[in-house]
Amino acid sequence: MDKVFIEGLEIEALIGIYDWERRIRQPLLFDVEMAFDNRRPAASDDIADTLNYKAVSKRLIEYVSQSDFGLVETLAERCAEIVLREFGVAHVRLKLSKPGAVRGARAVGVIIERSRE
Ligand SMILES: Nc1nc2c(c(=O)[nH]1)N=C([C@H](O)[C@@H](O)CO)CN2
Repeated sequence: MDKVFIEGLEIEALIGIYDWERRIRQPLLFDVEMAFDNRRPAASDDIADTLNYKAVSKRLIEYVSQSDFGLVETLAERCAEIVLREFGVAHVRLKLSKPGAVRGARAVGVIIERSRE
């Protein structure tokens, strides 16, 4: 299956389980791979036939910016649900990275894969 992807989408959010994390905003990085048959937009050359990565990015920015979860697992799950439900995607792989959260690691986080039921 073809894919449409978003790589390195940086969004600041209130996220974390510690008291000091509840008082600041931290940068998060999103890598999103979405299953989509790209043959139709390739044939029509029409943006209306695409899975529009700009529209998905804007929606994730809107949602993540106002979120305030403790765990990255929770936020990743909600974001995957948005992609599946609101954009009609059948399968999504989402990597949520929290850069600098652990000293010595470039980033930590989760990778999830979800399919529409
Ligand atoms: N699996 C997880 N482990 C940890 C998380 C998390 O969201 N999922 N969060 C933290 C803290 O908030 C951490 O990011 C602060 O440095 C620790 N472990």
